[in-house]
Order: sequence, then C-alpha cells, then structure tokens
Amino acid sequence: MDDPAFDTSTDLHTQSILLAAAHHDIGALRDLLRNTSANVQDEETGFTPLHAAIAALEPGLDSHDDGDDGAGRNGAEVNGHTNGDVAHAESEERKMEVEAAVKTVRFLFENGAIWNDLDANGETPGCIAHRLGLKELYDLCVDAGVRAELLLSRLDEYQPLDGDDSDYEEEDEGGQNREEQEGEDEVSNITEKVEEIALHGEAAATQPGDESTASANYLASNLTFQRNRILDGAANGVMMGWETTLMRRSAELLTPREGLRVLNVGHGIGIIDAIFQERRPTYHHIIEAHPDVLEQMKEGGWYDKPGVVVHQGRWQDIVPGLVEKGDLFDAIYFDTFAEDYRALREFFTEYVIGLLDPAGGPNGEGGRFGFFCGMGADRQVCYDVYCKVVEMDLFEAGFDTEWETIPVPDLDSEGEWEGVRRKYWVLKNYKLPTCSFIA
Ligand SMILES: C[S@@+](CC[C@H](N)C(=O)[O-])C[C@H]1O[C@@H](n2cnc3c(N)ncnc32)[C@H](O)[C@@H]1O
Repeated sequence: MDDPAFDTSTDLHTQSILLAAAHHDIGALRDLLRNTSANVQDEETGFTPLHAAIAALEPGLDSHDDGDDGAGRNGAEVNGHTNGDVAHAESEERKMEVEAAVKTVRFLFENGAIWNDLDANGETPGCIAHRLGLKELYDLCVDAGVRAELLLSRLDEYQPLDGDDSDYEEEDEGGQNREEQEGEDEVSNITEKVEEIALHGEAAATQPGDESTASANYLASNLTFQRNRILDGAANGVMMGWETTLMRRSAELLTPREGLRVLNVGHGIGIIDAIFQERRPTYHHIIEAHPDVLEQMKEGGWYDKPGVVVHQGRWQDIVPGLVEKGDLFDAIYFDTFAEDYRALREFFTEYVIGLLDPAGGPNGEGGRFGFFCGMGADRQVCYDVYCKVVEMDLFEAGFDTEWETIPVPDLDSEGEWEGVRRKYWVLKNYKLPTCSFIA
C-alpha cells in the first residue's frame, strides 16, 4: 500500500478505514465502522479518517488514482482536445471530488468523528482544509467544533454527582455498556480539549502537560517587565505591545465619549487602562491579581489617579462584592491571563449582567462589554470555532455581539516573538467583539 496516509504498523482494519475515507467510499466506511470508532489513527501519520478524507484532495495526491484514469486525462490532449476542454474537465472532476469529500466528512461527523484530533504534523482536519483552501470542508469542521463545544459545555454543567462512578464498574460487565463508557471517555477528552482553550498569551489547548500557565502557578511566578511587554517566569507572553491597536479600538468602542463609568479586569501593562484614562471616566475600577503588576501600578501612580479604584486580587473574589454593593458601569473590559474559556464564560454569564447598567452606556441604551478575543488564536480553526461559541454563549446570557475585523501585522517579521516561549497569535485578522444587551 503506497498511500502516504497509512503506515504498515497500523492494523489492517484501521488501514482499511483510512483508505475508504481517502477514497470517499461511504459504503465501505459504513461497513468498516460498524464496530469501530470513527477516530482510529494511523500510527505514523496520526491521520484519522477525517484527516484522510480531506488530505486526499491535496493537489498532486490522487488517492482515487488506480493507474488508468491518470493516463486517460493525459490522453485528452493527445486525442485533440483543447487545453480549455482539459481545464474544464479537470475542474469538473475537482468539483466532484470535493462533493464526495463533503459527503464523507459529513458521514464521519454523523458517526462521532472528533473535529480537533491532531495528526503527526500537528494539524487538525480543519487545518488541512484551511491550508488547501477547501472552504466547504473547513466550514464543516468549524460547525462540528461548535456543536461539540456547545454540547460538551452543557454536559459539563451536568456532571454526575460524586460516587456515581460505581455505575460504570458494574456496567463494564456488558459489551454495550463498555461502549457507553468509551463514549464517555471520548466526551471527557474532547471536553478537556475544548474547555481548556486559553484566553490570552498561551497556545490553544494543544500543549498538554504545560502547567506554567495554570492560574495559581502564573500568579506565584515572577514577572519580567520589558519595554512594552510582560513575560511570566516561564517566558510566556502575558501582554505584548503589538496588541495596542486592539486595545485602543476596544476602548473607543466601549467608551465613545468622556465621562463614563469603567471597569477593567486585568491591568497587564496598563495599555487599555491608559486609553480609558484619556477618555476621562467618571470612575475607573481596575481589578488585578498579580503582586508584581500591582507593584508596577503603585510605582506608576495608578493608586493616586482621581476616580481610579484598584482592587487587589482575583476577579473571582472581588466581583461578587461589587455586584452585592450595586456598583454599575457603562463599560466593562475583561482580559486576564492563565485562565481558560470557562473563566470568561463564567464572568459574562454570572456577573456582567449585574454590573452593566441597562440604562447606561454612551447614550443611555445600555452599557457595553468587551473582552480580548484570543481563544485558540494559534490555529485558525480553533479561533473560528471559539468566536462562534462565545457569540452563542453571549446570546444565551442576554448579549448581542458586534464584530469588527482588525488586520494583525506579521509579528514574526517584526521580531515580536523573540524571547517568548511560544506564539499565541498566528492569525492575520483579529475579531474584536463589542457586546450589548439584547434589545
Ligand atoms: C493580558 S494582561 C491584560 C493586558 C491589558 N488589557 C493591557 O491593556 O495591558 C492580563 C492581566 O490579567 C491579570 N490576571 C490574571 N488572572 C487574573 C484574575 N483571576 N483576576 C484579576 N486579574 C488577573 C494578569 O496578572 C495580567 O495583569
């Protein structure tokens, strides 16, 4: 078998599944997957059936080529057909291949395929579709990611009570229940992958075992303050100067006029707080948890600025008190570090509604909420999934979101990542969210 998707150390059944996926042979897949997970992986390439189905469309890689049709295509010119005919026939053929791949990918998702498994090149099936410019396939992967995350975050809210695990042990006796157990395991794997998506300064959930960005470790680490950036003890970029354009635009959209009441969660190097200050807020609360950042804030005179209230500690410990006191704001911005998507969701579902003045905002039509939208930004497909997920979660929490697209310059060529543990942003465009109460 000389198909690059498969390696001979992989068992024969898995090889057959991957081959059927690459050939977009749904009939064969249906038979082969009867008692097998749709998430088998080739040992060497790491391809799942989804990877195989999409990668089969890689130009120059014709997994449908069994030796004679290639000759037929070359023969078209020999038989007097024009180049235009050939090009047309090729594009028709390409269209049919893509259609077959779309059907296969749909079938695999319907049969439990996981959208974000990584192959040996560190690509998800969606990454391959994106790299090959296969929009329809890419969109299928994004939609599957959104469905998985929404479903699993709901399941996460309904975890079995402690002690319920014993059920599994008893049920393990029977084959069908073992399947259920495997399903549960799969579910919790995906939950981990999607729920641990970082908010800022870290790679997406593709760095298993890296504890440096666990919140408690970060808050206990010594920070290094450089000219226009902060690195933590493990050289993760906590905040970087290239984000200034994004911070400025967020502040402009949240506080389009002077004299508003502002809450900012996460001071960092104070970029957005300095811009809020230019806009002369009536009062300006800042919540910051890291002792080194708080020290810098003291040195920078933030504690003495008129109207500024610095809350020292984690927002989780401070915000409930603000809600209880009845403090209201026209604009709230949230940008923390070493926290995952769950933290952001908790913030806007539990607290923003109680802190944002429904009769406030720039024109009395209600306050506005913004956040740094960097979830999964080291991978386009994760970013697109999370932009959709957060919009849906915000809607459920009572907010409409407007997005503005802001181009991000080539950070590599500008040397932004020198000395930084890993890039947390690789995308060409930032999607800036501004949320307001649903009218
Ligand atoms: C990415 S920086 C914020 C950058 C800021 N937007 C700016 O314009 O400079 C994240 C900040 O959130 C702080 N932080 C992290 N976890 C926090 C928490 N649970 N509560 C409050 N602040 C937190 C970090 O110490 C850090 O200062």
